[in-house]
Amino acid sequence: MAVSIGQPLESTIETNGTAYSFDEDPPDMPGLKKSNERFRLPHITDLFPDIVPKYSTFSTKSSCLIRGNVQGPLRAKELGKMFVDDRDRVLLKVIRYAHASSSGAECLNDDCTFEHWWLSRAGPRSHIYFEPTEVNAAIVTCGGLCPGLNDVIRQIALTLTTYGVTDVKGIAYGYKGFIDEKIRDIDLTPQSVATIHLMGGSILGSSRGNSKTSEIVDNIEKRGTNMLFVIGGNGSHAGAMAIHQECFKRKLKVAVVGVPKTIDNDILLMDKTFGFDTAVEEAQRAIKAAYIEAASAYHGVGVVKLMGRQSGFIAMYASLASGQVDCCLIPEVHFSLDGPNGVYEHMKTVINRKGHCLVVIAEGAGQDLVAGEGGTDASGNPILADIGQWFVKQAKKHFKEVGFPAEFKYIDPTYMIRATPANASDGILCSVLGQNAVHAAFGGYTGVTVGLVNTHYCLLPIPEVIREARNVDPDSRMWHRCLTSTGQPDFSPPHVESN
Ligand SMILES: Nc1ncnc2c1ncn2[C@@H]1O[C@H](COP(=O)(O)OP(=O)(O)O)[C@@H](O)[C@H]1O
Ligand SMILES: O=P(O)(O)OC[C@H]1O[C@](O)(COP(=O)(O)O)[C@@H](O)[C@@H]1O
Ligand SMILES: [Mg+2]
Repeated sequence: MAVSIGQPLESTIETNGTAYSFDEDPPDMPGLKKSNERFRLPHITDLFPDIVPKYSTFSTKSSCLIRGNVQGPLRAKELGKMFVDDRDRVLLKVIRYAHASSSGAECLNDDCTFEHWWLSRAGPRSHIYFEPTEVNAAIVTCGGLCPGLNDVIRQIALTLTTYGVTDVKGIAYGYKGFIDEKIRDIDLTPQSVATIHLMGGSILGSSRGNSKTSEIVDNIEKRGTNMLFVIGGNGSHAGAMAIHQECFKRKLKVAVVGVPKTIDNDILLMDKTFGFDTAVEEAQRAIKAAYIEAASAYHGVGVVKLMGRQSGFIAMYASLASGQVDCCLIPEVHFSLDGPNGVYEHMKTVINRKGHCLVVIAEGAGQDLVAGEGGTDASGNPILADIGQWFVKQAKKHFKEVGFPAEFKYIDPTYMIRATPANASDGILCSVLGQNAVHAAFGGYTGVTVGLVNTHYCLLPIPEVIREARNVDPDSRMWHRCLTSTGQPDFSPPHVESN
């Protein structure tokens, strides 16, 4: 039997994102059944089926906490549209490509049959699975810094308070803070977090490595933590998932919720992650300085290195935003320096035309050309060779050898960019993600993360967003737009047919 959407709030207590019971997809929601399988959200009731949720203590209509059962069915009408229904869905993809050869098309067949993928909507639920006074919440930030970390910490702490939680701890220095007894927790109160978003970095500190799941969960058990918020990238989310699974194995009622942090924007399925916009904006200062230096020198060449270990989103968007960049090099697109279609030739053409040239290079670009440092960092991420310095050295040498005068100015603003506070648009993103993380935990979800998908905030199962790193698609419209802006040719080495 198909269940229609739009039942009144008080009619049933729907949970777990799988609350539709049907033999076939509802007529207006093709693909719902397979979406519910692929994007199924783990829920506390998977482990404790007998938990009876209570009416939410969260309200935007009351300035004081709503306690106990006051907010019963009688008030449902009054509270009106304040809550998100567990069955609300957001479409993952919205473009119907006519053919697989359409720019950016990802298709299963030549006709590009449209696939409906429905995601669960994030937001406050009418029923909660934790008694706020019994919540012992912990927040941890892991991996590299990113603009907006403090905004997310702050908003998680404030939203927990809104529900009536009084015990909120910050775990210092990433997962290490769970394991190293010498590292002290940080009390998070509305007062202590009030102005932290005005600063860059993370007031909790961060780290790589040290993520032994069993030891972390031992510590979670010891402290009695029952809500854990992990603000981090793909590595941290893999850790969060492992913690969630271990908690389930030990039959612990713990909600583990992630908030994706990646300045590189390399998390799948999301429009963008927080800190990315700020990075693109902050990169403009370096690009502008490099442009002014280059334009003020005879045959000046400005080179700016930007972050992006495997994904060139910052370099691509920063180049596009600047409009002054003549050459953008990213990890996803191989390039050769020499030859008629090489980078050097393009630089010379630009210099001959304009008198100067501006190159933006992502840190992960051209790693096949430069002898790598090799090895991995404490988290297992590859340690990259410094492509920026290497590129400048090689280019200087080349221009000297061919007798083409050029004056190089190199800027590496990477850590300055990472340490800045979030801009206004990231500030909003951080706040909404932080709030939604708390709503997810109170709604009983665990092993999930929050993200902006097609401009709507969604809950996603963690494994779906960290299956692989999100990369710039060289066939995408955005990369083509970047190329249109820089005017650079296809630098790929010529394809050699093998016999
Ligand atoms: N596959 C994994 N399983 C469990 N923990 C992981 C995994 N990968 C990384 N981690 C841990 O997550 C934390 C952050 O990872 P890292 O890769 O440094 O940053 P990010 O989360 O930004 O990708 C580190 O403490 C690391 O040990
Ligand atoms: O110097 P660190 O801390 O290793 O950070 C460098 C790395 O951090 C990043 O900015 C982000 O990486 P993570 O998301 O894994 O933290 C990468 O672009 C860069 O390679
Ligand atoms: Mg990472």
